Amino acid sequence: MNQLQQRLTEQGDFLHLSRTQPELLDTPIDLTLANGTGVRVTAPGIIQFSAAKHQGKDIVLSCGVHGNETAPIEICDDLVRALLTGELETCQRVLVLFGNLPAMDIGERFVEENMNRLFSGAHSDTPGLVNDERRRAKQLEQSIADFYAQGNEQGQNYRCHYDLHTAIRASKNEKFAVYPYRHGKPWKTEQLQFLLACGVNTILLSNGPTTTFSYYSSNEFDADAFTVELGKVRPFGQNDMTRFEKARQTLTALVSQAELSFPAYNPDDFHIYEVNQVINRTKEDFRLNFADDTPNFTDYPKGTVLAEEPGATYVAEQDGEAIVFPNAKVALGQRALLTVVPTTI
Ligand SMILES: O=C(O)CCC(=O)N[C@@H](CCC(=O)O)C(=O)O
Ligand SMILES: [Zn+2]
Repeated sequence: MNQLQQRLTEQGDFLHLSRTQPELLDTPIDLTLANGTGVRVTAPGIIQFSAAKHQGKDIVLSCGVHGNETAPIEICDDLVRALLTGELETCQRVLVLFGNLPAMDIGERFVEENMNRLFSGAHSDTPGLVNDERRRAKQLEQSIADFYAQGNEQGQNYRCHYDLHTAIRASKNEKFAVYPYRHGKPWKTEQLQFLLACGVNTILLSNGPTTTFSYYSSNEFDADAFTVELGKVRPFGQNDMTRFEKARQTLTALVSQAELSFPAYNPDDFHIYEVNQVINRTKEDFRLNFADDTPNFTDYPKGTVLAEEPGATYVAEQDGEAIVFPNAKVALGQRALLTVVPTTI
């Protein structure tokens, strides 16, 4: 083992190294831990673990696709440290992705462009690979494609991808997940049970394809994939990590146990919503018609004006239609607001 490999396995500070000395990780690293786990670093922020005795799951965990969403970054950092130092042993193949390292350094959602609108090839749409976020989105896509392809060589493995985020604003339902559009395939209740074990009891069913990271893995690799929102954006070190203990424990169990078992699905345990409207900002002068501190999942009576821009007024189409992810400052053409309505599956 060289000095760098020794440092990684003794201190486990992969994220710190990725952020402070990324050049050290530009050359791929392959090593085997004392417990037999294979470790492969292919780039800063991209690390893979392969159990000596693999139990058939190819698991992708991503965080920091938005640089200021720190709680999931801290969870993944701790998980990677535990795996590298041998404190925790995986029995699966696990790929951990720390998405936007430069945005973490400036404590912002992104540097030039929202990376979570750049997947499924959108990174290369006009004007092409012109900034770091576009190039990184392409690299992250490729790392998942390679990871799943390598898994395939060892037999058809089960695939999942949990892309961990936090929401910009407070939420009536603190933890929730976006279930990417499945093109008519059934929503999986056993996946909802996994999310419930993570402390996530609110699910948004998407109504169409998107350029998000979770949709990419779901659509291209048939992975069980979700965008998981674990609370609210806060600076590093300012998260109350006790609020994420269930997520931490369940993700740890996912990588370290051959099988997880959960109680049977009970609809009463969940708030399930389907997307009713995707409202894009098309004009500079786009305005939300509610206060900046209105929490996600606040609902309105039919006819309430939710947002306006020259030439368009967006209203609640149904009683009880609720707002999610409102953001009047998104780039033109991007989603400024989702509206959702309760549903069942
Ligand atoms: O709170 C917000 O406004 C944004 C939080 C966030 O980053 N959410 C994801 C959701 C992705 C999805 O719809 O699957 C995003 O906006 O990228
Ligand atoms: Zn996010």
